[in-house]
Amino acid sequence: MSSLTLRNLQKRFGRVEVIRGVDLDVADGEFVVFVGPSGCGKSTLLRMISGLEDVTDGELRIGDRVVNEVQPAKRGVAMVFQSYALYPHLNVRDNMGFGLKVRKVPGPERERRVAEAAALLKLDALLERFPRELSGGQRQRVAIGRAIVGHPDVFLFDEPLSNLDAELRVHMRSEIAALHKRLGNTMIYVTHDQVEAMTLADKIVVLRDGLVEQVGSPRELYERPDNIFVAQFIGSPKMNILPAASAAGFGAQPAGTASVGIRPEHLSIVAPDRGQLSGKVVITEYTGASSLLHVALDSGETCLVVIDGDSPEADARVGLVAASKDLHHFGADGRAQRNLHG
Ligand SMILES: Nc1ncnc2c1ncn2[C@@H]1O[C@H](COP(=O)(O)OP(=O)(O)OP(=O)(O)O)[C@@H](O)[C@H]1O
Repeated sequence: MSSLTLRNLQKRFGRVEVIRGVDLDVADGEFVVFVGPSGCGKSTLLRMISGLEDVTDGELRIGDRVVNEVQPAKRGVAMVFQSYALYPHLNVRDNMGFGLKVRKVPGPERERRVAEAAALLKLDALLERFPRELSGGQRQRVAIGRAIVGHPDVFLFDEPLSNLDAELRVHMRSEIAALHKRLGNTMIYVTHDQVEAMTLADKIVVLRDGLVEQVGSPRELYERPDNIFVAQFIGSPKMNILPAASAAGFGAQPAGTASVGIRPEHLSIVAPDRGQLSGKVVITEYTGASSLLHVALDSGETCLVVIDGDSPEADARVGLVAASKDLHHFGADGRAQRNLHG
């Protein structure tokens, strides 16, 4: 098992700077998730850690060893890809054991490790099957098994579940969480999926344009985003951001507040004359467990509101209220103002 340390890590493809100086500490056994908009550099950063991409500048340590120049097979990492990358002509047993064979691990030891991983992943009954005879979830399990047999210090996952249907994703997500609990390895995981990030991570790293915007636990990022970008990136539907003047009805604002953020699930609907703000319902989207209302505020902005119970009709006038603890204040530079509610 291993910690990871990234210091001013940089990657250029030709003249394009893709990773522009990333500092990050990953503790031994931690589950870290990289999120960020498409093209921000999540996969590139993961591939640099794995050794599939070289490091342009900066320092990358795994444990206490600088691995910038160490070849992938000698870094003690194993990567699981979105595409599974199984060998179509090998059965499950041989797919899982292939890397060990290349590394000249003796047959009996190979058999033992494959059997151990197969038992862990409930693949015992499928060892003689070929990839084409497996479901998507089973293929992904084989890909994870192939990583496990190498006994890596660090597992790297690049959107491993994005080819699976919704139900299977949920199932595999809990299997990965259970695997982490069981093995206790350091894991780094790239995903586009908010729920995956929030449920799996000890620590989420929000990336934007090759730089880290914020690192924190899912709760820290949700409750105390450092800036508007993170505030709107974490949480779904995304946080409402209103100009300070339009949000004045919510109460006092720290000096220098330029905008106020409030999550759709933290707004409540009341009678129009009882609201801190008021407006008109434009659209209601019923999603089963809750409804999403689009409310046109009298100040001109549109606000999203999530409500559990019966939703007002479109065109109804409504009042909105929020608890002061749920308000986020941002300065003109988009950074969080911490001096009122911490
Ligand atoms: N081999 C390469 N040569 C040139 N540019 C590259 C190469 N690989 C990636 N890039 C660029 O680097 C940037 C980051 O790509 P990367 O795949 O790391 O982003 P990402 O955050 O994983 O995106 P996504 O969420 O869409 O998978 C993109 O602008 C991409 O076009």
